[in-house]
Amino acid sequence: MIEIKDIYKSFDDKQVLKGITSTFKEGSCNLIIGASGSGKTTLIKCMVGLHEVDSGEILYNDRDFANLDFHERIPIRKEIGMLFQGSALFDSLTVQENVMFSLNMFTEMPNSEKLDRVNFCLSRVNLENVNKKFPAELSGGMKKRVGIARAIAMQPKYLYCDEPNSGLDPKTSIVIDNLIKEITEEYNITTIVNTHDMNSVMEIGDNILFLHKGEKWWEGSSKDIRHTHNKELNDFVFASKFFKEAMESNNL
Ligand SMILES: Nc1ncnc2c1ncn2[C@@H]1O[C@H](COP(=O)(O)OP(=O)(O)OP(=O)(O)O)[C@@H](O)[C@H]1O
Repeated sequence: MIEIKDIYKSFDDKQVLKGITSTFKEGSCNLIIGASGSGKTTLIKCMVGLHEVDSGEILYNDRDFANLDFHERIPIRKEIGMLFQGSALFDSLTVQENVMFSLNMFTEMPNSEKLDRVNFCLSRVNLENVNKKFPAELSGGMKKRVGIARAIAMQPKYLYCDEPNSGLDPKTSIVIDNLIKEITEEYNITTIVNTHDMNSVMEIGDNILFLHKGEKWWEGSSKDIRHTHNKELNDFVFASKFFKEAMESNNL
């Protein structure tokens, strides 16, 4: 479980996060949504230690990450998996080397065990016979799946996904969403997804945090979001007339 309490963050004199509090449970997909500039990326960067908060607490199973120093944070960092926007694979490494990267960096596992783990993770994301390929030889959807395999290689307790659907066609987006949801539930991971994708919001959002101008404006499930009267949230979710009509005509 991750709890964030009263998070404030400013850049120079501009306040970007204004007292964000929430709880993200194990085995659940937590989505952070909001307009461009609302503070989503800043919040996630604070949570993984790429930015320091001005004040507030970030509790990973009761360990306050925000108030630990670099060395004290290392054990928590090892429990975090990240799926980056654009997959961020190393172009000069094969798929196998990419997935093995953190195992090489952070474990003393023998090679055969690392290879078993890599093969397990690749088959979990339904990729086979791609070990020796380079990222340039893969489609966007395959790269995302390699990114997921790499993110779960260390058996993370916490998984961050930054815009996992960016650049993917709608069908492939659904495959990736479903994979994230399945893995979250299967391994009881606390997953946090930063997304603009309304289909993801409706399909995999166990808990949705809507940020508006740096504040937590609304929080609820994908069921709640369909019936909310929050104006800013409605304007954001139903910005597309077609999406709104499709939801209404299907009685969703
Ligand atoms: N390193 C930084 N230095 C100064 N200002 C920053 C920095 N990072 C973010 N900001 C500012 O913080 C605000 C929130 O940015 P952030 O990237 O968190 O928004 P976002 O909701 O993730 O947007 P998007 O959906 O476009 O990625 C913006 O006004 C941005 O200019």
